[in-house]
Amino acid sequence: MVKSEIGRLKKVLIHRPGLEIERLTPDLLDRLLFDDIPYLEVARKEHDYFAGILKDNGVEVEYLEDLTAEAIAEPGVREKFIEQFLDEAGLLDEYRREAVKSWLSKYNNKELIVNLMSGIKKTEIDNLVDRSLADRVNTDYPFILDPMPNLYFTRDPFATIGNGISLNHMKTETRNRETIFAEYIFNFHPDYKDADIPRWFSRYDKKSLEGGDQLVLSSEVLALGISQRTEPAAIEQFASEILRSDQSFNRVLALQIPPRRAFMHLDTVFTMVDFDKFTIHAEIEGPLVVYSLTLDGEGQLQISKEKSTLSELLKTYLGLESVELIRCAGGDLIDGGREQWNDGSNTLAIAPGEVVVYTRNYVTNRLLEEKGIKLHKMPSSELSRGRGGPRCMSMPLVREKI
Ligand SMILES: NC(=[NH2+])NCCC[C@H](N)C(=O)O
Repeated sequence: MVKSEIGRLKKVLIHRPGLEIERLTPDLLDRLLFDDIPYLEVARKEHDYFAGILKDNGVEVEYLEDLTAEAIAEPGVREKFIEQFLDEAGLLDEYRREAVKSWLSKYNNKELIVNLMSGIKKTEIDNLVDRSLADRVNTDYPFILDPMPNLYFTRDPFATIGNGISLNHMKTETRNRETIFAEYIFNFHPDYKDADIPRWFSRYDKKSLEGGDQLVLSSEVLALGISQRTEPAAIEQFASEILRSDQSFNRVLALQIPPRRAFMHLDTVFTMVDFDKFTIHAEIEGPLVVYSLTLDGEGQLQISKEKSTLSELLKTYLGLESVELIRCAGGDLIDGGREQWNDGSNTLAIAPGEVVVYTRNYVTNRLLEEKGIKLHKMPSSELSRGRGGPRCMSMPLVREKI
């Protein structure tokens, strides 16, 4: 249950980076959405430090790889998962398919999930024969299944909103493959399969919606980013679903941000750190176009373009007397550009006024502390190469009500 961005975090889903981030090659960086090839050993230490902050502050930490392994333990589910995973990875050649399934058969469920996440190299498959000209021509491509390096950004493939989930359809093929894990967790895991958890969106939809664009500002108001990754039509569909549900949400604010890689999701330029305090990147401030999506008396979706500033909108719809927008590095073009690029605006609140941040964003961090925000700072030299911050690397499963 998640009805805010800042309620005390009680349970969270993360993924410890695996071989998938070290199997990146220079030619794959663009398609697999990374800016460099991380050093896995250090990235893991940084991620373990992140997990340590969460555990030391009373958060129950679940790992994506563990929950998925537990989900496919149900009779018949492992086989179903493998077939679907290979279909969605585009491995349709029967000979290669059988070779991969034979190779996977020796692994237990956890090892199977980790291997599929890591990608499978052709050289790993025993006795794989290049039978055709096509096989031989493709010999320079090293993978039979691509690695999935963005999995540690658990924020995006699905979002816990209210007592349901938005099981998202991702903009890019590489990330859309990731949504299978949440599908199996919520459909088959013993802790979730019978919990009657509503779905606010479907991974089988064709319009893209990503979790970095989904913020739960209060038990009544959601903020969604119209961004490089999330389409207006997907927001409209999501809003229709959740506003018509029995949830307490009565408004979706759709913020139109520049469709740039640096601002790929709303949470790279705007996050909530306290009841009345937000981080923001100065370059999206204005004039910022905001639409309100609500239901009229007959339950029909109403869309209106807001005329006020973001501060005024937040005061009005969140019922606040004042709002503090804390600009990334104080709005400085150079420092702000650098620190936003390294996710200085992408904070994870573990309680009201208490957030996890990257140590490297020291200008923004100082400003947050001056505003009375308690910081848990973590190293990120290797994790940052994937272009995500503490909020990106976490999907809250339970937050206390505020
Ligand atoms: N919620 C976020 N800001 N996620 C960041 C995801 C970064 C990832 N490399 C991508 O391009 O998708």
